[in-house]
Amino acid sequence: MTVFKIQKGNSPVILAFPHTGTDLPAEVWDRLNDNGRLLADTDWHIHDLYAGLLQDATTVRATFHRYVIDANRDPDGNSLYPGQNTTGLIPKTDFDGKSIWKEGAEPTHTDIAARLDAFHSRYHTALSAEIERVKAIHGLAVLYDCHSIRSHIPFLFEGTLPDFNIGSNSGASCALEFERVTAEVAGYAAGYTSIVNGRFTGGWTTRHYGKPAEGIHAIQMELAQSTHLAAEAVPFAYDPEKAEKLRPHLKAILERLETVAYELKAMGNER
Ligand SMILES: N=CN[C@@H](CCC(=O)O)C(=O)O
Repeated sequence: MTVFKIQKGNSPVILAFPHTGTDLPAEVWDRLNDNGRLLADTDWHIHDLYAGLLQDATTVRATFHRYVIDANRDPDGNSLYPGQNTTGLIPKTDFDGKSIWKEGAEPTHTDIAARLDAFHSRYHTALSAEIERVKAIHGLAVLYDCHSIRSHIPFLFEGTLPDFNIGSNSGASCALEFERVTAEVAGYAAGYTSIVNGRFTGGWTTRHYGKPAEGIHAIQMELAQSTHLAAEAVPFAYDPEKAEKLRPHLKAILERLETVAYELKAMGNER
């Protein structure tokens, strides 16, 4: 089974897609219950939504599903939000808190170790290599982690999620200018709502790689799926009309991030 797909580019911006994959080995699929088999927590179609938006950008996309192992969780198993409802390294439940495994077929410690080796670490080895390659070209790299989620999930958050949820680990994962331009474009996008470091401050990818002092700037974009899906329910169909309205704003965000990267590069990466 392929674990990831890479498209190499020379832009300072790298797009990562840890949750768009829908591949599951047969032995994992066999252990999922009917609810798990809906794969409801997929970041549906997100790689299509971003396709071709920034010329010469590198993309790294996990092709395995997050129910195999979650590429946006700490491999040590630490919770993303200790004390709050969230999902883990190999999730036990979906985002609604409902079990996804058949009784007695829940993943074991041995499964976790095997899937860390076969999936999680292979995806991150590839992503790290791309970050280092791009950083070698420009002296810095901007990692933009692409996500989407249903806008109503009472188990995870109250009310309705804004459309653009920008996460910078509360300002720690990138130079402020990257967060600022992202928030500015999202804030001016007519008909859309946005927030910075609201319910989604950035997952393990953003927190782990975002080291602005070392020239690695990470920012996460969590889009409400209502912005580009026909409905936030099975079959989670892509809505081309909604997507075509949204894509210019995403393109503007990526282009502004790239401009800031080139400005920082010209200044010798002084923040
Ligand atoms: N669609 C996915 N969402 C991310 C959010 C990470 C965060 O809490 O910021 C996830 O679960 O990994």
